[in-house]
Amino acid sequence: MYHLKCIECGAEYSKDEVIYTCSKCDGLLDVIYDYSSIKLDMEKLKTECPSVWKYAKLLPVEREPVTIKEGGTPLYKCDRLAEKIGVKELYVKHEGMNPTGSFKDRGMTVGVTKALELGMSTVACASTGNTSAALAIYGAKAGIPVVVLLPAGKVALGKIAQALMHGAKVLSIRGNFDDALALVRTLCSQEKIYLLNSINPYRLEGQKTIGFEIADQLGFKVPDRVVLPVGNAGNITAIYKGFREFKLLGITDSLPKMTGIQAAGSCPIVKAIQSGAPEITPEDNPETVATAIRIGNPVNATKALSAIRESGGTAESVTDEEILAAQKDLARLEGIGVEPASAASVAGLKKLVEMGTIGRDETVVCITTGHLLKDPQTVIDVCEEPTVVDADIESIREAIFGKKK
Ligand SMILES: Cc1ncc(COP(=O)(O)O)c(C=O)c1O
Repeated sequence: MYHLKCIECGAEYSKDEVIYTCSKCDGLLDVIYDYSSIKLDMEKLKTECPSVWKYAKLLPVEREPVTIKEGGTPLYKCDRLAEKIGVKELYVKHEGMNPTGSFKDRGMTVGVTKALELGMSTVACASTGNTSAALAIYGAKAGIPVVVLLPAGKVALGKIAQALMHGAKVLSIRGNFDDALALVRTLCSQEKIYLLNSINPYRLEGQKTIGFEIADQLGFKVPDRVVLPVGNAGNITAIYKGFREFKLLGITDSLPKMTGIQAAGSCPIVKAIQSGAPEITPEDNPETVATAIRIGNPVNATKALSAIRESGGTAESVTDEEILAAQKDLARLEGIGVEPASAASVAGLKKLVEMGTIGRDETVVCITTGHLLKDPQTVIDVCEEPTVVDADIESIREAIFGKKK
């Protein structure tokens, strides 16, 4: 059994209500379970392969899920990258290996299933790209219309291609992501359309399975630290909840230090953590090459600040240059292809190790949130163009070895 509860004033709401924030104080909502009634099959937990629906007993859904087999993403042990950065043990949880190429699938398999359970027949979101791609695909699978609002000119090509091909109604807004989110919230409050941004607490329930999977893949051990990119601040909140629930249920015995990384041009959470401010100050003109995290007013900031502070973690910003260098390191040292936002986690880890904030003896998991192919334009901008050669062996030799035989 479960219900919704406001994290600010404690007001409670039934699971059957279509509600996104507290109707009394506008606070964020959390899904609260009666853990004493949850009986996990430990044998199954220890033997079955990870996937979102492996952990169904800890998810707020009663009907058959709308699924295209999300989760179960690889956790790579990255020794070459660890050596370069100077940490003892480094893993990368590559969420780019989900069906649409980002972690958003975990939230959307739960969110779209919930939409059907609540009798909603149209779904919508604002997006920096990946959320729209995931919603388009799960909406298609469920057979319901999808509306997505994107900041015009600031969404990577692969993500738009996915939203379009899977049949979403795609609207490019003359404004940034924060403007698009405000508009879609108004739209959903006025029409019978279900809002599936991460302000919707059910989205985060799907994403908490990243925390479950990391522990599961490490033999039910918890790393010292989890480092990930932060935009709207839903994922860091969700993953922390996953770790907290496993500890509460006695499956694991510790919590990782949650460490959020933002782009220097778009880092309200970092500023709040570093100044000790109780709340963020929204930024009006966020800017970064990592368009997925180009967000100035993260809606889940309150939850994320608690997750970081409570876990003893931290937050740091990285420049676009540092992000692009980390993207290359992941690609060339470990064979892991990620989009720029994802590389922020590795760039942040490198910076925090150099600063001495993260100890060299820590076991660290970096989460790479989206696949390289999401954003081909950035690759073309930063990599050398292919060399064009005549179709003869001498020209090929010359191009490779630099001289004619
Ligand atoms: C690739 C990628 N990384 C990170 C994020 C940030 O996640 P969150 O908004 O949950 O902080 C996003 C969000 O769109 C994303 O697409």
